[in-house]
Amino acid sequence: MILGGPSATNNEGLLTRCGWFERVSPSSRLKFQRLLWATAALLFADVVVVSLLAAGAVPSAPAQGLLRGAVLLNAGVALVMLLLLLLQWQRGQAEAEAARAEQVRQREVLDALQAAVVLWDADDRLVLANGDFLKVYGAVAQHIRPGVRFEDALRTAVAANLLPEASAGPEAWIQQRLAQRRQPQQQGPILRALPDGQWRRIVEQRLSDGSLLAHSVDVTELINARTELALARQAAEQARQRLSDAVDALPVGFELYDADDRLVMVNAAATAMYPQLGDLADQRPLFADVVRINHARGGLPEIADEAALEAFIARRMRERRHPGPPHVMQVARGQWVRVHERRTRDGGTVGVRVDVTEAFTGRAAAEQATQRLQDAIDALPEAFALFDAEDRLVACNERYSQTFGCDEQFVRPGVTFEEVLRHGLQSGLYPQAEGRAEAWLAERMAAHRNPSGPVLQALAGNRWVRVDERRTRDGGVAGVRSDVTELVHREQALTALNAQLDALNARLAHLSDTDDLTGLANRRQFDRRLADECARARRHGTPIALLLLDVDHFKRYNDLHGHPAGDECLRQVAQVLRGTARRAGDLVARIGGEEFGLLLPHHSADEARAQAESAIAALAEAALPHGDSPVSPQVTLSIGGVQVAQPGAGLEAAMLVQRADEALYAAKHAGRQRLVMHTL
Ligand SMILES: Nc1nc2c(ncn2[C@@H]2O[C@H](COP(=O)(O)OP(=O)(O)OP(=O)(O)O)[C@@H](O)[C@H]2O)c(=O)[nH]1
Repeated sequence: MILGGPSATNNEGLLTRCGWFERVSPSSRLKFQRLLWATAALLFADVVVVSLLAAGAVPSAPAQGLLRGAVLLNAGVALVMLLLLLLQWQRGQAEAEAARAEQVRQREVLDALQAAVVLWDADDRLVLANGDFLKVYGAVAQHIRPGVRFEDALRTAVAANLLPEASAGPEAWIQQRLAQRRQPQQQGPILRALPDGQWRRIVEQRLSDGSLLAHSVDVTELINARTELALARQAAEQARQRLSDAVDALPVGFELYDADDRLVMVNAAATAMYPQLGDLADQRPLFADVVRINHARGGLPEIADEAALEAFIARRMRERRHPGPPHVMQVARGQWVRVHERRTRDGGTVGVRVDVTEAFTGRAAAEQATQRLQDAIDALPEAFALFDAEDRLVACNERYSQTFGCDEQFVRPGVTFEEVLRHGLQSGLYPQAEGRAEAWLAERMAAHRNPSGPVLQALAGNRWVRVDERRTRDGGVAGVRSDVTELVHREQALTALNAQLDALNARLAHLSDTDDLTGLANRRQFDRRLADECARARRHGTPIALLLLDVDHFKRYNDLHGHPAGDECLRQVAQVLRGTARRAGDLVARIGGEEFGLLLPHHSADEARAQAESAIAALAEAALPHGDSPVSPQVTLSIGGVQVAQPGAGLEAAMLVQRADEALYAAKHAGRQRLVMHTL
C-alpha cells in the first residue's frame, strides 16, 4: 500500500514520510502552534525590553525596575509556555504514533483485502492504493506513486500493454476511459481483461469531497465459470437442437414431460397425430390440461362427459406414474395410436406414439371376422373342428369337445389332432380301437389327413358319429361330426329286419319255385328255366334236350294203395330222378300230378337218351312196388324226349314241350315203360 507520498518501494505500500506534526489532529496542531507563537512573542518581548534597557533607552529607574520585573515575569511565563509546548509536543508525538499505528492497521486491512483499492483525490491524483492494486501494474508499479495523475498512470499501463483492450486504438481508448471516469455512477462496474488472462471487476465511486474511490476484484474464476457456463449452455442448446431435430425426424410421435408433468418437447409426428393441440407445444402445459384441451377440441371422442374425462385423466396419471406395457388409444375418430410411456431419470415422462390405425382397424376387422366365424361355428348343430396344415386345432365349437368327452380346457387351439385322438383312446372312447390302439390311430390319422368321404365312427356307449372331413385350401382339415347314433341304431334295426325279410323272401322264392310234395323245382320254376335255356340255346346255338317223365298207371296206384301212399310214391320217384341229374345246369322238376320234367341244356341226343335210360334204370333199381300196374309189378315211367342239336331262331319253349309231350304220348301209346325220343 502506498499512502500520500512517494516513499512506497514495495508491494505492501509504505507510510508517507511526514512528521508527527502532519499526523496529529488539527486541534492539537492548533494548540501547539498557539503555544509556540505565544512563547515566541513573550521571548521576543523580553529581548526587546532587555535591548532597550541595555541601550539605556529607559532612563527612569522605576521604569527600569518595572521593565526588569516585567522581563523576569515574561521570562517565567515563557518558561512555563515552553514547558507546555514541550508537553504538547510529547502529546503530539504520542498522537502521531497512534495515528501511524492506525495507518499501519488500515494499510494491513487494505492490503489484506482480496480486492484492489485505490483513492484518487479531486484532482485525480493518487492518494492511496493497496498492494493488490499495485500487483495489477506489475513491472511498472514503481511509477504508481502518491500524487501521480490518473491519466499518467493509465498511459503508463497502456504503454506497458497491461490493458489488451486498448491495443486496437490506445489514444481513443484512453480518451473514452477518461470520459467514463468523469461520470463513474453512470458507467457502472467495469469488467477489465488483463494480459495474464485475469479478469477484474472495477467499481468507481465519487466521494463527497470530489475524490474517487475505486476498487476492483479478481473475477477471473467467475468469468471463466460464466464463460464455461455459456459454452456449456451453448453446447446444451446445440445438443437440444440436435435432439429436437432427431426427434422431429422420428417416424413416430414423441413427447417429453418434465418432473412437474409439463410438456417440454413434442415432435412433428406427434403434432401431426394431434393437430388440434399444435398450438400448445410452446406453452409448457400440464399433461392433465393437455388432455382437457384435447377433449374440448374433440380429440377423445369416446369420452362422453366431464366425469368420464376426469376419471380418464386420473387413470392416465396413474399409468404415467407406473408405466406398464404399451396400450392402444383412439386419438381421434377412426385414428388409433399405440402409446409407449417411460419415466425418465429426472422424474419426467417420455411418451412414444405410433400410428397403428391401419393395423388396428385391420386387426379389429380380423377379430370381428374371427368372432363371427366362431359364432357361426358355435351355432352349428353339428360338432365342428378346424385343424391347420400342421394338424393343430384352429377352432372348434362346444359340441366338438362334448362329442369326444373332452373338457374345453383340453380342446383348445394349438392341440394336435393326434393328441385329441390319444386323449379319447385313454378314456376308451373308441371301441373300434380295442386291442389295436396304435393301428387304429394310424388308420384314423391317415383318413384324417387324406379324407375320401364320410367315415362312420363308433364311440363308447354305442354312440355313433359321422365324420365328414375336407381338406382346406391352406392344407388344413375342416371336419363336421354328426351324431348319428339314433340313425345308426335305426339302420341296425332296419338291417336286421331286412335280413329277416331277405330270409323270408328267399324262403318264399324257394317255396314259390319248389314243389311242396317232392322238394323238386315246380312247374313255374321249370317254365322259367326252360324259357331261359331256350333263349340261351338260341343265342349260342348250343344243343338242348327236354325229357317228360310220367308215372305209369298212377291212378290205379292211388286207387290201390291210397292217396297218401301215392304221395309217398311220388316223393320216392322224385328222389330217384334227382339222383339222375348229373350236370350243374340240369333241372329236375315236378310239372304235374305224376308228371316230371328233366331239362338238359348242352345235351346231345345220345346224352339225353342216356339220361332218360339212366332214369328208367334208377327207378327200376329203386323197385317201388305197384300192385295194380299192367306193365310191371313196380312203378315204371314213360319218357317222351326231344333234343335240338342246333337251335335256330324259331326255338321256343312251348314247341319243345309240345314235341316232348308228343313223344311221351307215343311212349304211353306204345305200351308204357319206355322212352320215345325225338330229335330236331
Ligand atoms: N296220390 C296222388 N295222386 C295224384 C296226385 N296228382 C294226381 N294224382 C292222381 O294221378 C292219377 C292220374 O291218372 P291218369 O291221368 O288217368 O293216368 P294214369 O292212371 O297214370 O294212366 P296213364 O298215365 O295213362 O298210365 C289221378 O287219379 C290223380 O288223381 C297226387 O299228388 N297224389
